[in-house]
Parts: sequence; structure tokens; C-alpha cells
Amino acid sequence: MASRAERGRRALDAMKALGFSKKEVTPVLRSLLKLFDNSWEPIEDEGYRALADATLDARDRPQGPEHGSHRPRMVASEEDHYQPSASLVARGGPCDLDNETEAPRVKRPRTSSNNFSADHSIDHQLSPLSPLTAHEMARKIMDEDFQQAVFLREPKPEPDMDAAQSLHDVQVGIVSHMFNASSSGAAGPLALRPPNQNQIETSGNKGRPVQRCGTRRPSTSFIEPADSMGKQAQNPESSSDHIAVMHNTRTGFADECRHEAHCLHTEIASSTMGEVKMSIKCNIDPSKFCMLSLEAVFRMVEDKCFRSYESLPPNFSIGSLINEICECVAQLGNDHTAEYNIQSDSVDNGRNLQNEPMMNGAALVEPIACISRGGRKYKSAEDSWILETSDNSQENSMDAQHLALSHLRHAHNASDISNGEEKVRIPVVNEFGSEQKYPSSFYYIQKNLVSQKAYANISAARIGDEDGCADCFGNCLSAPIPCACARETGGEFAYTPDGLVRAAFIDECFSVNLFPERHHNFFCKPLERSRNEAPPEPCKGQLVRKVIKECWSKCGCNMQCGNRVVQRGIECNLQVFFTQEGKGWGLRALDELPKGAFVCEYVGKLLTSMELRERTSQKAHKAGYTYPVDLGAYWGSEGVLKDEEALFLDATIYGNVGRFINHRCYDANLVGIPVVMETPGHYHVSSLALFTSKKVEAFEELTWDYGIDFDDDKHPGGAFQCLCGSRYCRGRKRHRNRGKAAVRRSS
Ligand SMILES: C[S@@+](CC[C@H](N)C(=O)[O-])C[C@H]1O[C@@H](n2cnc3c(N)ncnc32)[C@H](O)[C@@H]1O
Repeated sequence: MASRAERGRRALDAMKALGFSKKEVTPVLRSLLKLFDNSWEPIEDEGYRALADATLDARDRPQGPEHGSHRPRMVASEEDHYQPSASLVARGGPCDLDNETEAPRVKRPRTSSNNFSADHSIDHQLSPLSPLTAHEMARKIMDEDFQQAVFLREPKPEPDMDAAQSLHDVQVGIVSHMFNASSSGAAGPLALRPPNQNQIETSGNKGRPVQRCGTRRPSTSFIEPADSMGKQAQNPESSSDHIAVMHNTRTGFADECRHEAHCLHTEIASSTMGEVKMSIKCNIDPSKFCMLSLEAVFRMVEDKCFRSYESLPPNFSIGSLINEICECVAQLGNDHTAEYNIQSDSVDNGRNLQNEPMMNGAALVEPIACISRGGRKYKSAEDSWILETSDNSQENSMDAQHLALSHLRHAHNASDISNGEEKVRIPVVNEFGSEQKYPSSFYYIQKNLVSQKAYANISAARIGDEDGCADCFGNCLSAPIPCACARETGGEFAYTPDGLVRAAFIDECFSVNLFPERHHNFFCKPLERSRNEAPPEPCKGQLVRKVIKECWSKCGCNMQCGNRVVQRGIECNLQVFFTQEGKGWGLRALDELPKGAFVCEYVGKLLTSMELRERTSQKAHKAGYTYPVDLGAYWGSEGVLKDEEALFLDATIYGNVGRFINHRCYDANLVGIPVVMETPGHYHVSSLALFTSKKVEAFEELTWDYGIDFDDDKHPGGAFQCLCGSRYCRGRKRHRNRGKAAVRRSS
């Protein structure tokens, strides 16, 4: 075990590599150690992420005179306009810096055909998101062999800049090679000034400041006509670069605000060589600016997003956002779907999307969900009403906004309710031709969304390095001695080599869920009492649940490892169907399933109990359902959660196919088991996975015991009227008991 001094030195070294000085890190490190009870792990986790974040936060805070002078500064000179990021230099990143002191040179885009091999296919370059953290993603972007991908352009004052002349433009660019050279050869060689002149030119702006004054403008989407590109082609300076400016958006403010770092200029350009370049330009005051690594910037933006937005998917990262942008560029560019641009604008302008044609080329059934951005009801072109939202709920209107915006991608598709989100198609059928043709609208998500408050609670619950198996290789299940990932399940993996949960494990989980009183409870730590508070209630105990821990990215094994079942997603053939018994829609498997087979996760939006209460009370007088699942204490941070912080999964608006599983008392054929696994974002949460508790016949309805309290008359939807049909139905028993009591009273 390294000494405290040694760990401190390592932390300072790591921060130094990110451009933080010892002076600014030391007090932050001390505070963190105090905060974490002198525990180093949370500080060292994820390459000292907490420390870097906290140091950045400390920088952001207003500083007293004694601190102000410590801010890292960069002295601007003619030759040395900014300080290169040490981490980029060290990694030999795409800045391609010759050495640390020399101003970075912009790497020239590859333009000669021998630099551009045919195997730079679109699949290779725009591969679907793999489960990487933002940092890994950033590194991946940098490391891809085909790119001068992320580069920092040396700024130069532009000729007619006046007062703003001393400000620096920092340009962060992304270059993707998107097409084979042959695919776009017709467009002609065009546009930007050769990069070795270290100056950016946008279409029609040669030699002029790229930053325009004026009011903020929403981005517009257009592709410049070929002749405007053609004119640039005649520019002798640009003829060798083969870059054509296609799209130039400005979201800048007036000159007076040029010193605001958020003055933006974004542009997109493509070359005949199949390279698309997007760049963001912001103006900064060089006297206060110190260049950080792009990774640090990504991290900060992600943290800001998590703090600012009401909810974000757990796998949200700037890296994945950039990848999404690349995918959209490729898709739009290849499909020539100009009408999409019109549609995008219609979203921007707040117009109702209902009459717009659908875009993605999939076989779509009529849209049944169209909601205005304000969350009000609209009728679709097909005259079907949509999802119920609460007008006065900010959260719901945000959900509704998402739903409206997601309409382009997520209109109901009867041949696949997941709209391609899952690996398998999940069709919808109604064999009874009854009132409902399709389930009511919701937003299909494959992984849980996390509300801001819930995020705060789960962010403390991370998988630690010690919970992985870095030395494993291939398939952990075939290792002679089970690795650390089996610790959670008593040293034996929960899964069999056939990918099923062991029968004994299933039986125990089933029993814990149904007969909690027969199983162990753990007791909370005594709560600290603040001066004016009433004494805390003694803990009544939390149920000790069985949990499966799957392997994760820090494990040496591969994705085919037998201890990665849930994270591979749905693999069995499922169907959403309309039930006969009046339960609405249900879920069934089209093939026979053995005991212990993974069916799906129950996916929804992760809320605290307080948030759920608010949501439920707003919905109480409306028809909307809520489908909350109590996740209990095992999901939360390692400490004890207060009641209002307990976590629930709500699949009312966001959900996956799990939201169609109906309840059955006692003899349900599914059991819910918490599975701890990594999510590609910054934190790790459990998921609630549903496995078969017995053999299930093809076309048999899949059911799950919700553990409903049938006597809860206070539930906003009223007491649950169970139609499960089980001979052990708790609802029927309750009716019988009530009936007997009534007879006794009357006699
Ligand atoms: C998770 S959803 C299941 C899907 C739902 N049937 C649908 O059409 O969307 C839960 C809701 O389904 C209905 N439901 C589920 N199981 C039921 C049962 N055993 N008896 C009656 N209604 C049931 C209730 O309305 C409940 O609020």
C-alpha cells in the first residue's frame, strides 16, 4: 500500500499532466481527503477525475486576492499564441506538436489519394457507439488512424479585427473521413485556405473576421449551391485542399461581447476526398487563458450538462454526442434528405411536427404520438390523440418536448416497437381488433434515464477497480478459479455457460421477492442528528437482496464473456400483444424459454421517491399511468438513503419493452434481479433485469409479481384490481376476506 505522501505525489503528478499547478491542487486535495474521510480511492478513481473536477470548480469560484494570482496564465507573444496542453503533447495526440514549447502546428488534412485507402469505409469511421467513457471516447477519436481528428488551430488576428484584435480565436475541429474518395469525386476540389497557413476561412468570408456581430440566431441548415463552391475552387490558394464549405452556422453575439467565451462560430466543410470537418470557434481573452486538454473540456461540459439538464441518459458523453453528429452527417449527406433540413427547422421554429413526413426510411405506421414542444395535446394527421401530459409540470413538459423531438426517430412502428433500438425486432399485434390499435405513446429507450436528483444519489455508487478482473482473458466462466466479479454471488458466477441464471440462484431470488419476511435484513447506520432535528426513527431494516455483478470495461475478458448477459441486450424473440383479460397490452415470447433466461431489463426514468410523489400527484386526476418500480436501498449510494432519496424506476414516458409486462400474483414466470454493470457514461448503476423463473412456453404471456400492496387504497389510481387469473391471486383473496367480513358484520 503506497504511503499517504506517495499517493499525494502521484495525484499532483497526474494533475500536473492536465495543466494544474501544485499550488492550486494541494488545497483542493486536502479538502477532498477531508470530505472522503481520508480515503484515497474516490480521489484516484477514473484517473483522478474527482480531483480534476474539484480543481476546475475551485477555479470557477470567485477568488480572493490571495488566490487570484495563482491562476495559470499564458503570456501571448507573436510566436507563441497559446500554451499547448501538456496531456495532448504527452500522448502524441493529433495536435502533432513537435515539442511542448513550440506553438502547435495544424496537421494538414490528408489530401493525396495514397494517404486515403479504400478501406476507410464509412462503417469503420462511423462505427456505432461502443461503451466508452467520454475520456476513452475522446482518446479514441484522437487515436483513430485515419484522422487528424481533433486539432487545435493556431489562432491569428484577422485583418479587420479592431478592438477584439488581441483576443484569440480557439478553434476546435473534428475531421471525419466519411466516404471513399470515389464516392464524392464529382463535387470538385474546393475551398478552405490551406491549413498550413493556420487560418480558417469560411465560405464567402475570405480574409474577414469569421465572427459576425448581431443577435443570436438559431442555426440554419443549408448546403451551399455548387457554384458558390465552384468559385472558391478557382482560388489558387485553396485548390490543393479539396475542402468545400457546405454549411456555416453562426450563433455569435455582438462585438461588444467578443470577450465572452461562448461567442460561437460553427462550420462544417467537406472535401472531395470524403473528409468532413466540423469546427467550433470561440473567442477568448488570451491574458486569462491557459489551454487545457480537450478531455478536461469534455468532462467539464458533461458535468455541466448533468447539473443543468433535468435528465440525461446514463451513457451521455460529449464523445458520444460527437459520434452522433458524425453519424447524422453521414446519414444526411448520403441520403440527400434535404427535406430533413426543413423538418429540423420546423422543430426549431416550434412548429408541430405531425404533418411532416417521416424520415428514417423505416416502415412506419401512422404516427400516434405528436406533442407540441409546450407539452400540449395535438391531434395527429390520423386523428389519434396522444399521450397525456401535465401542463403545469416542468418535468413532464420537458419529457413531452423530448417526445416531440424524438418523434422523428421514434414514431410507433408496429413491426418493431423499439424502432431499431434493440438487436431484435419486437412487433406489436392486436388479435382482437379492439379499441386500441397500438399502445399509448411513450419514448422507447434502451437504457435508464436518470433524473438530476437521482443522479446525485447514484453517482456515489460506483464500481471500483477492485470489483473487476483486469487479469482475466476471454471468458471468465471458463477460468479455473472464479474471478473477483463472482464475489458478489458468493464466489460462484450466477450464470451457467449456456447464458442462463443458475436454477438455485433464480429460486432464491424468487423467494426473496415473494417472501421477504423469511429473509435477512440489514440495518442502517445510526443517522447523525443535527441540533434542531427530531431524533431519527430507528431503521426497520432493509432486505438483503441477491445481486448479479457482471464484468465491466476494466475486466480483461471480452464482450462474449459468459458473465456479460444483460449488457448484451435482448436476444429472445418477443411480441407486444393485446391481452384478452382486460389488462391492456402484455408481452410474450415467440419461442420456448428455459428457466433462468434473460428476457429484458425494466427500463425507465430513475427518480427519487420525492420526484415520483410529485409526478404521481400531478397525474392523479389524469388518465396517465405510472409504472414505478421500487428499487430499494441496494441501488443507492453506499451510505444510507433518506426516504425521499430512495430510487424508483418510472416507465410512463420513457421505457423499454419491460413496461408491457403485466402483474401475476405469486406464480409469475419472471423474476426481477438487480444486475450491477457499467454504463458507458461516468457512473455505474444497477439495472433491474427480468429472467424466467421457470420454463416458459412459446406465446405464453410473460408476467412478473409487482409485489403490489393490494390494500393500498391511497394509491392515486385506487386499489389495484387484479385480473392476473392466478389461483393464488392476492386480489381475489382480499375480495373474499372483505366479503366474509361484510357478512359477519351484517349477521
Ligand atoms: C407495467 S403496465 C403493463 C402494461 C399494460 N397492460 C399496458 O397496457 O400498457 C402495468 C399496468 O397494466 C395493468 N395490469 C398489469 N397487470 C395487471 C393485472 N394482473 N390485472 C389488471 N391489470 C393489470 C394495470 O393497469 C397496470 O397499471
